[in-house]
Amino acid sequence: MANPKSVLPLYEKNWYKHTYKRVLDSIILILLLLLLGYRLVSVNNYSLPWFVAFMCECWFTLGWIFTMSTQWNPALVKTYPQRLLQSVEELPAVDIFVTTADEELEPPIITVNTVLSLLSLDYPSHKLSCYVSDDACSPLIFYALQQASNFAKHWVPFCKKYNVQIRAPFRYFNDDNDECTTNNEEFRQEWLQMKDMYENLSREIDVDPKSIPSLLEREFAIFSNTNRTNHPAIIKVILENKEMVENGLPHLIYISREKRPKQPHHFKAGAMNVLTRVSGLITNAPFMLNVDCDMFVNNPKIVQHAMCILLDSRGEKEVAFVQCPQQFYATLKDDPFGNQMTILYKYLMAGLAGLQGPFYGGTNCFHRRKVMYGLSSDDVENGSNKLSEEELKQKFGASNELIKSVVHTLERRTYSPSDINVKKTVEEANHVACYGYEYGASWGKQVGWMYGSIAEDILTGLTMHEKGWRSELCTPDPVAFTGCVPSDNITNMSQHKRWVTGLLGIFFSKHCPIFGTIFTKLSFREFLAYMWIINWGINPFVQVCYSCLIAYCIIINSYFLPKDQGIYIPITLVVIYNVYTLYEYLASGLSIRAWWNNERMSRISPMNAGFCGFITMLLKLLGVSNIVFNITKKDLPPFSEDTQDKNVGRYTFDESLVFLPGTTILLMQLTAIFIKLLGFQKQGLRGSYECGMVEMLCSVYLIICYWPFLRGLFETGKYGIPLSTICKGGTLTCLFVFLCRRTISG
Ligand SMILES: O=c1ccn([C@@H]2O[C@H](COP(=O)(O)OP(=O)(O)O[C@H]3O[C@H](CO)[C@@H](O)[C@H](O)[C@H]3O)[C@@H](O)[C@H]2O)c(=O)[nH]1
Ligand SMILES: [Mn+2]
Repeated sequence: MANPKSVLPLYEKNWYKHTYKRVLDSIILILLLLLLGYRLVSVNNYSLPWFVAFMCECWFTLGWIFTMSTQWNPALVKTYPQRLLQSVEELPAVDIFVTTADEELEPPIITVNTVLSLLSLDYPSHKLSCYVSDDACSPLIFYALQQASNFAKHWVPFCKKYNVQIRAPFRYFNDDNDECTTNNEEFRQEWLQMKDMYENLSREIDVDPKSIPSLLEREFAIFSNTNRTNHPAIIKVILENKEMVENGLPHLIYISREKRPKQPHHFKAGAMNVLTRVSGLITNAPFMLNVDCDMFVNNPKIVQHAMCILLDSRGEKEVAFVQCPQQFYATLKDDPFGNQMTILYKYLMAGLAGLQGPFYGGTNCFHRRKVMYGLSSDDVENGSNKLSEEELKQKFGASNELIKSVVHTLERRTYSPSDINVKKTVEEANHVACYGYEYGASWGKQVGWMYGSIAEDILTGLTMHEKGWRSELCTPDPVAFTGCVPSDNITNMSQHKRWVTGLLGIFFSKHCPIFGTIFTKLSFREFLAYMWIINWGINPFVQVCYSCLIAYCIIINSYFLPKDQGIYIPITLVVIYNVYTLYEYLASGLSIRAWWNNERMSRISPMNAGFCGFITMLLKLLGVSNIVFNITKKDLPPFSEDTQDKNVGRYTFDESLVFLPGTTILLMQLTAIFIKLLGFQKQGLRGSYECGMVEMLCSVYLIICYWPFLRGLFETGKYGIPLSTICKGGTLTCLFVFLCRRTISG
């Protein structure tokens, strides 16, 4: 592999300074601390609202420290693929994993495009194998992949011949049709032919999943009498590069792991572990790339870039995984749902790159197989990773063949192409894809993708950082992968809620980063970074408290903000914070609208989805409810700008409880303002306790943030908040007002 003689590093990391950012971050921190200090010393103001505000602001300050620390030392990673090609004799093999789990929420055409883009990567084909996990056990997905493999036989050579940049056909043919107007007649002909073939392919696989029984013949017979929760393991080799030729096609293998009713399958983490075992038997590549079904390759050289880091002499010893950022295509203008995370990625990922490394994000990530098998960085350094036969079986399960491949991996030997016999290993692969295989073994606990949280990505990355590994960010130009972002706020909310539940799951588990930094090798700053993301789960509760506090003060005619000169502290804070975030948006070429949409969503998402996720986690801790992984719906984007109707980006609502907290908060603010304006406030306990202008302004600010909800109160259909939600919100509001009044009359 890496040639020790090569002196030039294959990648470099450069730290840089955002001086203005550091200054502003510090000013904000100082103001927050001043506010806390002010609250402590002004003994005259001590009251319940004062205390609640103090507690909430303590948490906001802590949250700010997490953010600040995470972004303080940004770094940029530069990779040198040219040097890589000069210094290694042979590029290593890479097993690619794609997961899909629902043929309706994840239309097969999306998966097919992702797979096509992977098959045509600029990397020796015989070194790549693509494993697709189908948790839906859908003959349609299998059928679509088969059809796609036929198309790939033409598509891959075409892409390589003409060095096509975007190798997911739906994006390639969607781009301006300039390319076919070239003078190159040969290219033009082939281009037209390809486009035609692709259109055929999309037509062929665009069938109603329910009409599939007609497909249930021949090799599809195995799908008869199956459903997604009850079926045996199905493994099918769709493409096999038998001669192992460099410019052939990679292996393409379909896997649907066994599922039985009531048997836990651990969602995506379970699927990833099956992929790891099956690929371990068949090709056992030392590196694994994993992508979600919607994340297609946008930069065909990405594997080479990632290998620069993984094969670099320093990287080999230190880096467990290489994460490429998640970016999205065909995004809505001005980010109406605040989920494109442009700014977040820009500062956060760079910040993480300067610490122990970016989080594992579940997709677009290259893993080292031996690290997945539980090796720590010390093991690698001291070579102290010899396990006995017994221990191996205990950890990895009872398959002798798998154990052999694990030993290969741990001893850093790789399969030579002649060892690989795809067809022969499929039988054994069926065995390791059974749900019972993991009984008593360490999958999900010490090896593989970790179980116990539906944010399996963050958890798995965290356990690697705890073992002393680092991770690196890989940001070649053009960006490596792009995928779908939810195009409506209902999907957005359910995704956000899942993240919150998953993150809190980590916080309340034995993998809590607090223990991590005390007892393991998780660095302190990396711990703060993990706390930053886990705070997505805690912050919603604090935000809801603060919002209630505002309404409470207005209703009982009290105050929680300073009444004297002290008021300038929060005012300065708010002004500086907003000017500063606005500047960040404008400096990144985004619009004021995009800034405002994101500001507004950072009130709406946490208080609705986040708060529901928080409650779900509480119920889970109390043993009342179970947590499931709700799959995010993926849409093909509308193909040209003008087909977008004007309602794109408008808020839609459904009966889901996720909109209840927001509706209630809005009704509470409205009620509070009415009570104030109509003079229904009771007198406070003391005359000086009067609610001031600033409390009113806070309430008005919240109402402006919740404008889409306010509109939703008066709309019907999917743009209106359902009556049942309004009634529930109304009841909660009445209860709240009643309780507020009790606190002063009691
Ligand atoms: O039981 C399941 C559930 C999901 N998936 C797959 O997991 C992937 C991610 O699911 P998706 O609904 O797209 O989640 P996102 O919110 O878009 O995903 C982000 O967040 C997840 C953790 O919450 C990570 O697993 C993902 O990689 C990350 O992209 C998809 O390919 C699914 O097909 C399965 O294979 N089996
Ligand atoms: Mn996704």
